[in-house]
Amino acid sequence: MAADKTDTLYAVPSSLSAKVVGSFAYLTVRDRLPTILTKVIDTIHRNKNIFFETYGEEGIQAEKQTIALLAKMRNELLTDKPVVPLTDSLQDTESWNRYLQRHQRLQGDQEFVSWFRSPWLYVECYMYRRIQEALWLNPPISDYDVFNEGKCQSFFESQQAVITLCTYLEGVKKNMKEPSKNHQFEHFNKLLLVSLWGNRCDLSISAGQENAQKTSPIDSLSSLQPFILVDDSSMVWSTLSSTQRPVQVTQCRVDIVLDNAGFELVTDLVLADFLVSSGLAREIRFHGKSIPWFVSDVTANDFQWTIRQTMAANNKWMSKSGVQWQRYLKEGVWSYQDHPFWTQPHEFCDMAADAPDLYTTLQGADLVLFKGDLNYRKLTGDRYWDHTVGFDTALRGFGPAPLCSLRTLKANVQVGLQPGQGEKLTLQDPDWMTSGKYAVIQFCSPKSGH
Ligand SMILES: O=P(O)(O)OC[C@@]1(O)O[C@H](CO)[C@@H](O)[C@@H]1O
Ligand SMILES: [Mn+2]
Repeated sequence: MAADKTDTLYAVPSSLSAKVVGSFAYLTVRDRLPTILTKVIDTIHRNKNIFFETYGEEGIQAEKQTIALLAKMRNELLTDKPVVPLTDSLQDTESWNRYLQRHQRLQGDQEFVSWFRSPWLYVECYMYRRIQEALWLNPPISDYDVFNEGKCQSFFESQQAVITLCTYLEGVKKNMKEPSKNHQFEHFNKLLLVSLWGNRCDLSISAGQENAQKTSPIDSLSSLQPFILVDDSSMVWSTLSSTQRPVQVTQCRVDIVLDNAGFELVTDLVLADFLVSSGLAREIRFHGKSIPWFVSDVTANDFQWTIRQTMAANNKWMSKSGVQWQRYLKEGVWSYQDHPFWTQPHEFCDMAADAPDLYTTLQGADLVLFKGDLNYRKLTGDRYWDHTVGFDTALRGFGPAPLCSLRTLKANVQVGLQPGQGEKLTLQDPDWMTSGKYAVIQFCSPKSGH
């Protein structure tokens, strides 16, 4: 049962899964995941010569065995074989295998845990962890990032948009001397929206197809406003500005749980720079992924590479921004961490029990921004909630700090809508939950429950 702020009890609905033929989960497991896996195999095969040049015969052996493991997994997926325990010796292997046992208990011994019968959230996360296992079991290519090419391309294809954004940020910072409140809110709101819509640049929904930002991220904001289904930006602003004191004693710490590399990461870095230079925040903590994840999610390597690329840009405002970001990292105003929990399959309501250290870390934030769709699915447990169930209810007790999801909708789970809003959208635009056209800025504070 889950309770909302008025203590109404709700039965917790079942998890989205591919057992519903024709559902988005079904189409993802049947079509998109095999496509992504095939692209991973192709990428490894295409780099065979590099592995040979770098590692000699060992590299060739590793390439062949890795592909064999991935092809085996693809066959398991296509023929709905049982999900099997992990066999590598990574730090989270035990946790993954305990989670498999948990699902086996839930499903009872009549049914094995499988790709099409078990929760979509679990099997999709499991696929990415099995890709890591295949590489990990085959040194010397264990630390090869099979998604690196796509992430770099996404950054390079978005250059004009990045320059526009860094130029805008420079202009805002130049007038920061006399920060009038409504000017500050206006800039904050624009950069929050840019970070929100930056989430459309995600290579998992496009199954690896190039998905860069081609239009101006600032000019397109007003035309996108009607597609925001929940807009709690004013609550985010009051959470930030209520903790604001004169710049030198700002106490506010903002944690950003990152999503995609490439253009979306730049939008998050620009927002973070504004939060610090405007005096709204004293410290920013970025949370990324410890392994390559969902095709385009940010790893430590992507984070550092993006800042280095920005520093080295031949555009003045871009390189100035990159130098500032590197300085923030050096001074400790910004920091980056990648707890293994973010690349496990758990719903976030499990975090306090399964990753108490991470939960404690997040409790030190004044605001936690969760970027993207997968984080939203984990915040709400990827379940068949009615659209009008409150966000606080769907969080089922997860609330380390005031939090806000900045998400473009790419999976059929959405809560916190007005009565009739979901039905109206379905009539107007049947795939409103999965097209990436719509978005939410959805806030919840553990104190008020909203
Ligand atoms: O978290 P992100 O990058 O916004 O989106 C991740 C995603 O592309 O992958 C899953 C579908 O395969 C969905 O959660 C969503 O469509
Ligand atoms: Mn992602």
